[in-house]
Amino acid sequence: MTKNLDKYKGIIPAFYACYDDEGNVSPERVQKLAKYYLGKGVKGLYVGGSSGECIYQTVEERKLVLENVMKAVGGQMTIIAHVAAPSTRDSIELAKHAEKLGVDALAAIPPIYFVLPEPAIEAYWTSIMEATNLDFIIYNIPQTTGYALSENLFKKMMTKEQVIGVKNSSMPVMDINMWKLRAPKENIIFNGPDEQFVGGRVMGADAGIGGTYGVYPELLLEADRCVREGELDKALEIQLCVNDLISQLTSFKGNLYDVMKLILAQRGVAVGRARYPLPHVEESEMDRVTKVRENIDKAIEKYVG
Ligand SMILES: CC(=O)N[C@@H]([C@@H](O)[C@H](O)[C@H](O)CO)[C@@H](O)CC(=O)C(=O)O
Repeated sequence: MTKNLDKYKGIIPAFYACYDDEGNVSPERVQKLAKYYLGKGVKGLYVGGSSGECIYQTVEERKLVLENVMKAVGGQMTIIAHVAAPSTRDSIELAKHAEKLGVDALAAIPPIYFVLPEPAIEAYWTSIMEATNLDFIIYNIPQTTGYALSENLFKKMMTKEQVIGVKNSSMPVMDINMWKLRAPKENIIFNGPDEQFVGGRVMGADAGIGGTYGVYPELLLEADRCVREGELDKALEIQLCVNDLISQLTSFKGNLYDVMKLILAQRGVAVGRARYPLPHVEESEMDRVTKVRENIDKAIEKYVG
């Protein structure tokens, strides 16, 4: 059966965890943020990943988030649910729940905490995949999981009908090129590191899923358009600007996600703060958050208008 992979091609922000002022998952805020991105014209949302603070949430909280994303924008944009959890059992429960809600695809990092041997990783991904009929995306992020996807496991996984490709967050752009060239069938490769979105796209990525897209989707949408239409000078200019903004976003004592949530709040989309142990931005840094937000606004004005 031919799959519709076009629905994944484009800019897909990694959805942030939305909490109320007490730090509980807020269904209203989840819906508001999802609609905010729908209004920005992005292709889809990647829900429950690192940016969604998945490892700090219970299975029930993760279900609540996805339910409310689907309530707000389901059927109107592509939804990829990241379902990896410490146990295979919980991952399967999340996968089945996501399928019932009607998401487009599942994604999963390798097993969390212990760096297990490759056959265990294969068994983990396969168990999640076989629990549903959904498209499945392998998530390669060696810097946080300790496991770098091998060509051998990639090829084995790609023989399975449901496996459509890789969200590649390893730093070498060449990895993207390798998945693209060595895939035994039509596939979709997502660029992971926002710092190399343009590089990843030029080297074969069909799309991007990113943690910082959420505070400037306009810039990524424009960079993506430039790549598609061969305006590579402008694409590179936007990439350098994004990289400068990422340096600013990561220059706080508070965690990147906390910084980005404060920026969204300044835009009228309050989503709470990052969940501890992720460190919060300090009071003394708040003025600088505003400065970074202004710099983002200026960049959007400059490159998108
Ligand atoms: C390690 C990490 O979180 N990487 C991010 C990047 O988008 C990252 O936030 C960005 O490149 C800034 O460093 C994504 O690849 C992953 C991601 O956003 C997610 O799983 O939610």
